[in-house]
Amino acid sequence: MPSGFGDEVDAIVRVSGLVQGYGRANVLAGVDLEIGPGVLGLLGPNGAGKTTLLRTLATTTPPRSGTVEICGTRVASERTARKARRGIGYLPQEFGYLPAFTVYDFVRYCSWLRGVPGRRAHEATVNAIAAVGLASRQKAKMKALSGGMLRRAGIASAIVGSPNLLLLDEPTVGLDPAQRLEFRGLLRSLENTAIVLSTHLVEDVAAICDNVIVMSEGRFLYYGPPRELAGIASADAPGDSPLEKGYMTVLTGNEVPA
Ligand SMILES: Nc1ncnc2c1ncn2[C@@H]1O[C@H](COP(=O)(O)OP(=O)(O)OP(=O)(O)O)[C@@H](O)[C@H]1O
Repeated sequence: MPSGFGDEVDAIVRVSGLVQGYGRANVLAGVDLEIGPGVLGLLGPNGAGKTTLLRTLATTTPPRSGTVEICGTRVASERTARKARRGIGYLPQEFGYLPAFTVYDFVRYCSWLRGVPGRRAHEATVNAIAAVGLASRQKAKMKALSGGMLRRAGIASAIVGSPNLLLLDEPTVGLDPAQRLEFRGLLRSLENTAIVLSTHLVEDVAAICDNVIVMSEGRFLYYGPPRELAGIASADAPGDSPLEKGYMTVLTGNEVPA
């Protein structure tokens, strides 16, 4: 079972035999995974199942079979899902908001949804907004934000209240290069948090992920540190960096036998 941390650290997520899908099709066919503190990247082509895995960990979609345990809570019913959600920050690829809400209202509302106690909500909201560099825009209406600012407000809504598990679906889309660097710094500063990050940007994985999973067609083709993925790159694989070459090597099934 993929596990990127020592036995002495409790897993924040434990997934066993997870089957998930839509309609008649299964997307994930028996996934096992343990996730501890640190940043785990999900790489894979369109349709690989990254969002489906994140949605399931976010408890928005119950598993078809198998078990999902978050912070010691086995998610098996709406009641247990609600309990687990208190420890989960989730930024979907496209997130909903009321255009007339200010940034502050939006993040505070998300803190309420996640059950952050009322006495902590104001401070948690202000801290989350400051962490994404939007302090000067907290009174701005959501509808008045640029695409990158909107994404940062979304990140603030996911980190408010310091969740144990942070699920981010392509969080750097729309961020300019300086904002992406700041975002990386923000993730590095979140200690004792399990962060799962879906992305198409191999350089984000190289810069911030402790471990990476390469997914294709709902299966894990690789799990381990990015530097080891770079290390198994075949010389003739396409790509501009060792990690890109390692990714393409795994994806096309051309690993050099150990
Ligand atoms: N709501 C849905 N209803 C039906 N099929 C879906 C739904 N969401 C995803 N799928 C299908 O499930 C499979 C996995 O999709 P998923 O969005 O998890 O992939 P992904 O790796 O996140 O892709 P991308 O990189 O394009 O975001 C795809 O075949 C997709 O068409």
